[in-house]
Amino acid sequence: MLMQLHKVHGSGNTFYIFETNNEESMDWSKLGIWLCQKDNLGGADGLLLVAPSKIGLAKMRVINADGSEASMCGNGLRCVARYICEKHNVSEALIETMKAVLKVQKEASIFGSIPTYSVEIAPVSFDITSLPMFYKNKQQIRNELIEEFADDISFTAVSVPNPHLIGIVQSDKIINTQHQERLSSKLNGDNEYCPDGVNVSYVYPMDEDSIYVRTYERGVGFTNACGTAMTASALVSSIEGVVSASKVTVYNPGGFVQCHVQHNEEDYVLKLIGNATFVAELELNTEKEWLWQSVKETDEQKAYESLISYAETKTASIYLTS
Ligand SMILES: N[C@@H](CCC[C@H](N)C(=O)O)C(=O)O
Repeated sequence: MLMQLHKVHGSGNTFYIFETNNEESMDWSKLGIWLCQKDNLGGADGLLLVAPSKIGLAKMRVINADGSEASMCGNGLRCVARYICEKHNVSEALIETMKAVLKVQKEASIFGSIPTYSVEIAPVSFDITSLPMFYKNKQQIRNELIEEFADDISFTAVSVPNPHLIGIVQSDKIINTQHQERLSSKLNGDNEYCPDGVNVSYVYPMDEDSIYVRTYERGVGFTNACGTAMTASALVSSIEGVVSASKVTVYNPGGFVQCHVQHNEEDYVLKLIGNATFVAELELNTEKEWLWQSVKETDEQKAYESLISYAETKTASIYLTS
């Protein structure tokens, strides 16, 4: 069989898109692990399956690099939004995900002529059992020091609906990646707090309408960007008064996105806006062992690189310790 795939990225968070009419036709976990290996065309963060839906224009399923399945992926949904909108020649659509049917929309470009899409991020819950997470019989963890995790970082646990632990980092403009890696490895291994693992983000406040976010993704590891994490970080930053604007620019190691955040008591309206870049079209021959039959790069990545250099200039004063 010859499979047609697209290699895409949202903010440097890289995926393969594959459309199927038969969700039972293959072991997607095995395919996801194979596609995401670093020595296979540079690897990727996940596989996005596009399948028919009875309640939306399409369904998106998210397979992480380790083969586990995630309930949602913000950067991935922007890429699937573009794929579906271009296929059906529409500028907005509803796409079914594991836990919600979400609105997606073509938007004016965030930078130059880069194709840009917005996606709704929902549902939001601060009830820690929704992650699931367990800590001292608490129902919520909101901007709290947790002595078992760190002595100088305040954490919030939130599901959107995939699970996130968001830490606001204040000290000396440093995001300590070693500390983040140690904590993330602990919470994504056999542990008493997050039995299904968790996406861990450290947030550095930049100014009244921008933050920098570095994410260690469940099932992946450190990633250039995680869309749901950036949106959850913008929400937490807004609730905690770290930013005052409702339109937050979120910088990350792969570029930047915009997150629109509205909250009123327990009512949250979140929108993630950013690039949906198609890097290559590929054919995979699965007849015997899996072999790439053809790989055709587009020229979209060149345009994206100008956005990265803009983002790098903006974040030059933030440094990461390894
Ligand atoms: N990269 C994603 C999130 C992917 C899923 C995540 N690793 C999980 O297991 O929850 C995004 O852009 O939101």
